[in-house]
Amino acid sequence: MKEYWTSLASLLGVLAFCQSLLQVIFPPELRFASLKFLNRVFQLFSSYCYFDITEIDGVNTNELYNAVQLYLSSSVSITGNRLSLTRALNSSAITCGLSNNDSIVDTFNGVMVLWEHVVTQRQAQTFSWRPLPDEKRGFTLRVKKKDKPLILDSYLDYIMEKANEIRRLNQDRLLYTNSRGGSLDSRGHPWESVPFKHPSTFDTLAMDPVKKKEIMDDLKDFASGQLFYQKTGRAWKRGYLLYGPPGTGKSSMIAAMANFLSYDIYDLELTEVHNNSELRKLLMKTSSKSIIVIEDIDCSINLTNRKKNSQSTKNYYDPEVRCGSGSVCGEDGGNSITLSGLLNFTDGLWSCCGSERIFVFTTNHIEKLDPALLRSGRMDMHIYMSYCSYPSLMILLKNYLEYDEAKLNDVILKELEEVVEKANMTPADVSEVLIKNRRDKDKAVRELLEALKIRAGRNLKREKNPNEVEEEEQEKRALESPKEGSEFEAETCSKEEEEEEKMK
Ligand SMILES: Nc1ncnc2c1ncn2[C@@H]1O[C@H](COP(=O)(O)OP(=O)(O)OP(=O)(O)O)[C@@H](O)[C@H]1O
Ligand SMILES: [Mg+2]
Repeated sequence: MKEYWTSLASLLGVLAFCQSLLQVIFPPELRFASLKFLNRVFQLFSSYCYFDITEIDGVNTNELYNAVQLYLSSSVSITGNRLSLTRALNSSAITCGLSNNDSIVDTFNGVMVLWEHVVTQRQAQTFSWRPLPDEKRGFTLRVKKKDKPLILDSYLDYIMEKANEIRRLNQDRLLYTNSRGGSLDSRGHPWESVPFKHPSTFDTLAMDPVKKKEIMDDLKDFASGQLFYQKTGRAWKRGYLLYGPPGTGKSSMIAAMANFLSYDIYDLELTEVHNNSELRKLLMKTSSKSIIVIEDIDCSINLTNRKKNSQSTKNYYDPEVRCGSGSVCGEDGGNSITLSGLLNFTDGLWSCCGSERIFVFTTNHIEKLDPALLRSGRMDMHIYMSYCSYPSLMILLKNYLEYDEAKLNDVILKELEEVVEKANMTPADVSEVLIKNRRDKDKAVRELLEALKIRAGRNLKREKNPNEVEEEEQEKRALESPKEGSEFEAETCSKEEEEEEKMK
């Protein structure tokens, strides 16, 4: 066996020698033909095959070249000694690349391959439709002949997928809005975008840690669930309904979700959409790996339809409920969107025109929403964003004051624990007290405790004598705003109220 390898090596050596000899002896025309012949012989004996991926394919940029460059950037940054660094447009991240004529080994499914970045000087250009760069760049992939099918079947697809992922992660995320009221931009897009820089994360979000973990796991399962969704024949999308009083973190949760998954956000302003087909067009122009948000859904949907629906007993199978009264199912024909339009938007055939999309609706009044909108498949997870609980309070104290349970006095901790559940104070109100006093941390805790006690006392009074408190609050609401009151508004304590309580 050893002899066989020795003779093969010497044969290859001879071939290489002949190759260089030919370059010297033969005239150019003959040299080319003989080189081709020798290469064939060489490749016949070699156990490797080679793939060339050039940067420019004819006159077009080769997508695969860019993908390989990005894909290799992750391994190159770890192993390479000499790296080329680039920063793409719309990106705040720097990408490492393989330097000119450098090579790197990669493994895929246990198969080892070698990548070489080949850069040569381009010969003088005769004529081209577009000016080409002076350098001719490309990657050469060397694989064992026996591994060729694997490489062609899955490795290159894997590279494309990974490269897209890296590109997405490197790029700043975007927040899209349709606030232009249906008009299109110069490229025919109905969405306008700005870089999305909201700092809210699941770490900064104050909520029950068990519930938080459940949501994070659900998001993770969703993002990695392509095969599952394919296997079960479901569209790769998921709906979350966030409900609860104002200031409990619904919008912050959406930002945290987007930051967690690195998804773009499409903030859909329903009042700017004129009809169902416009809604559908907007949906078609959203990209995958995005969160489509409709905030305060109860305030934005066509209330004339909804009010009529709510007069009858709500039943999902009732055609009036499904289509919105006075409209033909699936299309309204008028200039306002109907419930059916919205249902189709989230769950109809069109909702699957992209993939990996999350729908998030928020509301302060879940009871006002139509049952059809709430069913599983549309809104798969209903998340109640609650008033500040003790665990949430601890998160806020840690985030705002860098106080944890160990740093706080036991007596204060006990008082906080007792009073926080009774106070029904929103995380927004708690944050406000902490921000206001953040230079004096002890004062911040004292004031917070005070505020919580006032709220708890008021709530207790309401429990004992609901009518008296209700009347007082109704009077106040009437003075403050002529609008219809809500249970949450009733519970939100105004600054004057607090002052009054303090005076007592
Ligand atoms: N759960 C929370 N965790 C951390 N911060 C919170 C939380 N809830 C509210 N906040 C703070 O309060 C501010 C307002 O919260 P946010 O806008 O998320 O509330 P919301 O529930 O969306 O209110 P609305 O119903 O009025 O839209 C945020 O900027 C954030 O700083
Ligand atoms: Mg909000």
